[in-house]
Amino acid sequence: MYKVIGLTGGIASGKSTASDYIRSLGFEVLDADVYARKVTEKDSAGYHKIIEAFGTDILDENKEIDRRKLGEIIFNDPEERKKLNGISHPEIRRMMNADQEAFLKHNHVFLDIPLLFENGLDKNCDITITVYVTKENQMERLMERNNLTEKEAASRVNSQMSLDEKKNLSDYVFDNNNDKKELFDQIDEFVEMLKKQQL
Ligand SMILES: CC(C)(COP(=O)(O)OP(=O)(O)OC[C@H]1O[C@@H](n2cnc3c(N)ncnc32)[C@H](O)[C@@H]1O)[C@@H](O)C(=O)NCCC(=O)NCCS
Ligand SMILES: Nc1ncnc2c1ncn2[C@@H]1O[C@H](COP(=O)(O)OP(=O)(O)OP(=O)(O)O)[C@@H](O)[C@H]1O
Repeated sequence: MYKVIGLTGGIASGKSTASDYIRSLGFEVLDADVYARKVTEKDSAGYHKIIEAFGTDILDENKEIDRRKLGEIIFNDPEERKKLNGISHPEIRRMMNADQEAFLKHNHVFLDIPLLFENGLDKNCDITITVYVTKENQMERLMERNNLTEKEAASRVNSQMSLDEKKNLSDYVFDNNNDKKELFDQIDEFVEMLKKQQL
């Protein structure tokens, strides 16, 4: 039987790095952030609902949703975050489920979902994996990748369940504190077990 494998972690912990490698091995990986971006696309149903809830101040000069502005709001206020989640999460789940069903007919499917445990989506997975880094490494990589101040990075990190907690909740852990090669070796090992149906 084909398996649904939930891949999670924290912001900038290395999920995309892991996912890209898993894809290069020939597996299907569905990325929740990609679906989330569709919800904010100009003139989609989600776009109109978001403007209704947050006002036109979050738009840029081209009437696109300014992701940095919306991020500033939702990563600094749990109530505002809840409001956005209420709009986007049902849409993300609906689109992702439809694709998952299609792919599962002929292969395993990996789901790259940052908020897997926060939203109880681990219940829909046969196996869960956390891509784990220490908070220090996470902050450092996030500040560098997104060009954020320490305060901005901390508000994003603190808007999610801690990686230590996720590590405890998941079936497997990919430790991404060292170089990428070490991460890829752990993935190779996991995939070997998956292929031999030892999981
Ligand atoms: C607020 C938005 C516009 C900021 O966009 P931005 O381009 O800066 O970030 P991006 O979408 O690439 O997300 C980066 C990371 O932030 C984290 N994150 C995003 N949204 C949330 C949230 N609501 N709660 C906690 N963490 C979040 C995730 O780890 C994600 O991987 C965007 O993240 C969004 O629309 N969020 C709501 C949808 C959502 O919950 N997505 C996360 C996974 S489904
Ligand atoms: N082992 C590593 N060593 C050094 N840098 C790394 C390592 N793994 C990932 N990175 C870098 O850290 C940053 C975050 O990685 P990545 O984008 O894969 O994380 P993510 O979990 O997908 O993040 P997000 O949830 O925000 O999309 C990237 O700039 C990436 O190149």
